[in-house]
Amino acid sequence: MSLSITNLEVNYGKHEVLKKLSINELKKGSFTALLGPNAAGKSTLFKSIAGIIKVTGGDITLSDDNLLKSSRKERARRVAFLPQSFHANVALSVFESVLLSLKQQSAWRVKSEDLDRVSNILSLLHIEHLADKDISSLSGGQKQLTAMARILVVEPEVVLLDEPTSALDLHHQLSLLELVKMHTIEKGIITIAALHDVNLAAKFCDNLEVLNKGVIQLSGEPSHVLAQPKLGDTYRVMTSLESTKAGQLYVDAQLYSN
Ligand SMILES: Nc1ncnc2c1ncn2[C@@H]1O[C@H](COP(=O)(O)OP(=O)(O)OP(=O)(O)O)[C@@H](O)[C@H]1O
Repeated sequence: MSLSITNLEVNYGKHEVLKKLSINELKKGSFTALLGPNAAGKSTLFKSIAGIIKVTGGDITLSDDNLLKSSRKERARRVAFLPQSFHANVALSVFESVLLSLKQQSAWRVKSEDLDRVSNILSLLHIEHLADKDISSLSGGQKQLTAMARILVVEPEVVLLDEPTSALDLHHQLSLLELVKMHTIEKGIITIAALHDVNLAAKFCDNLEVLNKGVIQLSGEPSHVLAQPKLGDTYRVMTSLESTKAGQLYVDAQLYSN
């Protein structure tokens, strides 16, 4: 199984946001970070893959199927999307919300395995203690973890996470990305996460795609991408590549001096 994007074009009215954007064969079990400055088009790319917005040209291929030609239901079964903001204005508990997400993809009769699956995913994300809480009463980070549980419980082929750590403290950022990485490998899925922290991306992801001005500017293994001066140009900063005592690469960034 692999996901490829070829010459993807997306416009909002006259504004061309994605301009013949291509991403080569992301393989099952791979965890890709989608990097790029604000307004680069990361959410737009995710929404195009998930089938939420229309594309004007190009192809999105998953295991030889052109996703652009598959039905909305089929697309939703195969591709799960975690949007940037998670609205929780319904009177459901965390457990019910995750169960509802699972049952949207299958027959409505709830079996004991469904309940086990929901319990397991809540435990995996360490939010089992929130199971009976009303989702509207959760903190921002707890809502983000619940949204993640709703995605992972479905076991799709492709998981798209739009800034999944934005509401999380440092501990939860690390534990969530570690969990996503393990889940991606164990379930053999393709995961892409839009992240703003290039060092977190390099720590957990095996592939980085840097999007700017509607196209992928840099692509490849973290050690390759972080070493490119073009990475700094993309963010309008100066970057230098450093290494920790443990051998972990990281980028030090400075604003341009006047
Ligand atoms: N619904 C919309 N209608 C019109 N323009 C839009 C719409 N959504 C996004 N845009 C524009 O498309 C461009 C890309 O936006 P997008 O949200 O994809 O960027 P992003 O890389 O996800 O940004 P950020 O990192 O700030 O979340 C921006 O210029 C934005 O203003």
